[in-house]
Amino acid sequence: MLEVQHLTVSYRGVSAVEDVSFRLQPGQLVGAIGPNGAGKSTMVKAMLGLVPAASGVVKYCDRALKQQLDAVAYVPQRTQIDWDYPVTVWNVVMMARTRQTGWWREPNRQSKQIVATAIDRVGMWELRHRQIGELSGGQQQRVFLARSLAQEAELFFFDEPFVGIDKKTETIMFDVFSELKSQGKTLLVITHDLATTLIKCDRLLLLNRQLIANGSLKEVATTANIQRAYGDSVLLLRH
Ligand SMILES: Nc1ncnc2c1ncn2[C@@H]1O[C@H](COP(=O)(O)OP(=O)(O)OP(=O)(O)O)[C@@H](O)[C@H]1O
Repeated sequence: MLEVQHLTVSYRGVSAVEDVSFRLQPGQLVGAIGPNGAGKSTMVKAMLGLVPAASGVVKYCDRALKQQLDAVAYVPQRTQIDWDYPVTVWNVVMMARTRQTGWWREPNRQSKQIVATAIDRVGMWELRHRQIGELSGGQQQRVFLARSLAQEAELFFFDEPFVGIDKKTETIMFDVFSELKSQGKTLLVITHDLATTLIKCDRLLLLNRQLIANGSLKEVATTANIQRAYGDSVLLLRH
C-alpha cells in the first residue's frame, strides 16, 4: 500500500499542495482530478522527490518511497519531454532496463525480450526504429506507456496521459491499465479529461491545493465538492 501523509509543497513561500493525505491500494486505478494549477503534478513530483516537500511523509510498504524508486514507473506530461532528442522508440523503452543493464553494457536477452513485448503490447512494433520526434501524440504516449511496462514496476504514475491522443491509443491505454490492475499494480493517473476517466477510475482524488474529496465517483462528484474545487463557473455548465 502507498501512503501519503500530510504532504505540503511550496514554491517560493506559496503553497501548491497543502496537507494532503491519502492511501492507494494495489489493484486500483485512481484518478487525480482538479482544475489547472490545482497542484496535481506537484503532488506527484513531490511524492517521487523530484520537487522538495516542505513537510509530509510518503511510504510504500511501510518504507520511504524515495528509497525504492525502482518500484515506480512515472510518465510525465508530454510537454516535459524533449521530443527533438535523437532517440528511437526501441531505445526509449530500453531506458527502462537501465537499472538491470547499467548504462554501458549491452542489454541481455531477457531485457530485449521484455522491451520487445512492451513495444508490441502498445502496437508500436512496426515503428520501433523511428525517432520519437517523428511520431504522433498518441504514438509518443504509447512509447512511454511501453517504457513504463518494461520497467516492471509496482506503482504507475501517469501525468495527463490522455492529452492529444487518438481513440486507438486511448483504448490501448485503458486495456493496459486493466491488465496492470489485475496484476495487483497500483495506478495513479492525473487528468483533467473528466468524461472518459471518471467512469473508469476505481477511486478519485479531487484536489485544489488541498485534498477536497477522496472516494468513489458518487462520493466525490457532489455539487459541494465540485464547487469547492472548480468554483461557481462549472456549476453554470451543468445547467
Ligand atoms: N517549478 C515551479 N515553480 C514555481 N511555481 C510552480 C512550479 N511548478 C508549478 N508551480 C505552480 O504551482 C501550482 C500548481 O501547479 P501544478 O502544475 O502542480 O498544478 P496541476 O494541477 O498539475 O496543473 P496543470 O493541470 O495545469 O498542470 C501552480 O500555481 C503553478 O503555477
